[in-house]
Amino acid sequence: MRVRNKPAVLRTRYYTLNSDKDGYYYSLIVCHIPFRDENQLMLEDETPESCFLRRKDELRPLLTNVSSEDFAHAEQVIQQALAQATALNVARETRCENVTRETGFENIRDDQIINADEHIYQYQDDYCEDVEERGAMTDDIFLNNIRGLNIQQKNLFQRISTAIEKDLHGDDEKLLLFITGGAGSGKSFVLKLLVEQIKRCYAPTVDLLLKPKFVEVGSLTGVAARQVLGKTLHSLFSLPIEKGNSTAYRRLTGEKLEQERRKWRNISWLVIDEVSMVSYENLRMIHLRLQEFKNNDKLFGGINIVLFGDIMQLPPVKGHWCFVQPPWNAAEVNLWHAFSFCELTINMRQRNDTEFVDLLNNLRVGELTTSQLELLCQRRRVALDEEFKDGVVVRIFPTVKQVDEYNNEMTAMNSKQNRVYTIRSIDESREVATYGKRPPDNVIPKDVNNCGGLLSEVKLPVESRVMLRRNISVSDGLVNGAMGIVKTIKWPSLRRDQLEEGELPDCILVKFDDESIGNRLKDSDGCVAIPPVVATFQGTKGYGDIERRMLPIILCWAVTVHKLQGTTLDKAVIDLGKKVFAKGQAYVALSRVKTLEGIALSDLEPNKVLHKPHDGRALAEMQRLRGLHTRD
Ligand SMILES: Nc1ncnc2c1ncn2[C@@H]1O[C@H](COP(=O)(O)OP(=O)(O)OP(=O)(O)O)[C@@H](O)[C@H]1O
Repeated sequence: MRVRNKPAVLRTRYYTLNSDKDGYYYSLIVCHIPFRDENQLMLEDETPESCFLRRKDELRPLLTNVSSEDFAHAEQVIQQALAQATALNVARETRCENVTRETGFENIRDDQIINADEHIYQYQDDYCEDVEERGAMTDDIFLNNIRGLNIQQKNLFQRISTAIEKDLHGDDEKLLLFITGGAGSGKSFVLKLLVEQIKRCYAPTVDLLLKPKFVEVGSLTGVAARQVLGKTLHSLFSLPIEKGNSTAYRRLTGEKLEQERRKWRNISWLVIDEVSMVSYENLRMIHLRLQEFKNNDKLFGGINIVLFGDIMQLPPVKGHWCFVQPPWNAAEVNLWHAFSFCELTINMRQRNDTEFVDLLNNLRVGELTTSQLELLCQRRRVALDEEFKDGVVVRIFPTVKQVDEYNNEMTAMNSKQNRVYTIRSIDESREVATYGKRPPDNVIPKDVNNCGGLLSEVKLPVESRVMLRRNISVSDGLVNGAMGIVKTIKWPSLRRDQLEEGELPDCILVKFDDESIGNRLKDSDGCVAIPPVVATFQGTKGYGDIERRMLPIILCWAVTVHKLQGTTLDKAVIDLGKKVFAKGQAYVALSRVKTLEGIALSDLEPNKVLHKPHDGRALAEMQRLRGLHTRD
């Protein structure tokens, strides 16, 4: 073998995917796969794109005498091009599939389904921090999830992928799409895959050294935002806290505006989850903010908007439904009417319990039958012991007051046997001038969701029921939302007790409800050690960054229905008594649980499920949208 000693320059033109797709992939192959004979790089009947994917394991930076940063950069360019090619390819694959199957998921075994959450949760779940920084899904998980989509989800995935491709090719037409479906139809599941698809497809279009962002994900409440690793809409768009019917809109100015414009420069997609809770007023403010960020007067600043949600679920707490334009805005363009519509109708959460699916579908539209009411009454008669005993399973209440009362009651009951420890977070300034100091109380945000999801104080006896607020180990099931019981509190220096009130323990040992959780980290008693974690968040009044160290838990003997919108549970004791106050609340509460057997009702007021449990305007709007859709 002759080794070439003289360096040679490999010449290839600069192509982009849009300018010349074949040239683009061919130049990547030539630059990153060693060859003796260029004619043998590709097989006779293959395209440069399929050759690029076929030989993906051979691709590497063919650079010598370069810095390690340049080498790493070249490696990343290859990985991004590969991720993009895989994404575009899988979208084409779903397009070509036989779409005549009825439901589309009957051939898939449960053990073949890899939950989209699983991968995403591998990354430290620093709420409101930069999700883009957390890397991408592995190809295996991404492809398996897409292949596991049911037929409706696949069609939707394909529809958006087509819009992505068009957008990449500079098409002016933007996608404004409202995706709906009953609780458990897999909206959030698809959302995560779409976000991944967007990131993959756009990543090679801008130099990665600029750390560009292409998509933002938002939701109204912190918990819903957490479910999809997004941010709250209030933080994303600096929305004012709604008071009364005020629609006053304050434009951003100066450095803040410049900062936002830089942030949004490459963003061409906004995805909003649980849109039923977003008011029309908020939607309008988002539209105006985006015009400011993008510095134009196009609808939503001329970017693609995908809304996910079910208007038969919970309405906005303040303001009008997202589909009701307030009279004082009537002269403006109706933003809601600009959206096209897509509906998912296959229930993926309760798919193994058809009787329950029917009950939920009827409850959703206020058509519960007598036999379905009888099924609920049976769940009311279930004894609240054993698997449904106090403390063993989470209680769901309609109001915050009921939740607080129940949590306090349980802590008080628990305190008869176990000492109640007050545990406080350690907060330190991360600003240069005050570094390491404890920030004044009045600059610490009141809402825990603006503090990285970490509480400032918790009263914790052992045997408390808690919920994890961070992902510790995804593959082991230790994810945000996992619930269990605190069995031991471990204090620093192997001390048996807390040294002074407020002291933060080394860790707590938690026994999780789901026995499969924490298998790899469990001790001999089946408990998993949960140590304090760190979150950095912004102080109020312009204080700057604050770092908080705290146990990543909240007490969760009970939670409100509103907190749970968007989540999935195995078991729950639900209160559907007189305090049910919102339309859709009974439906949202019941639909969190996978099976009817997993539900016990601590109270049931038949009127709340029989007499208009849904909002008539929401139903009328669904019918209008379906009508438009069939006419399309
Ligand atoms: N194609 C799929 N394959 C496997 N599991 C799926 C699929 N689609 C959805 N799921 C699972 O079904 C459950 C419900 O899905 P998801 O939470 O996305 O529904 P949703 O429509 O967002 O519900 P909600 O309106 O209540 O928020 C989740 O556990 C999710 O992981």
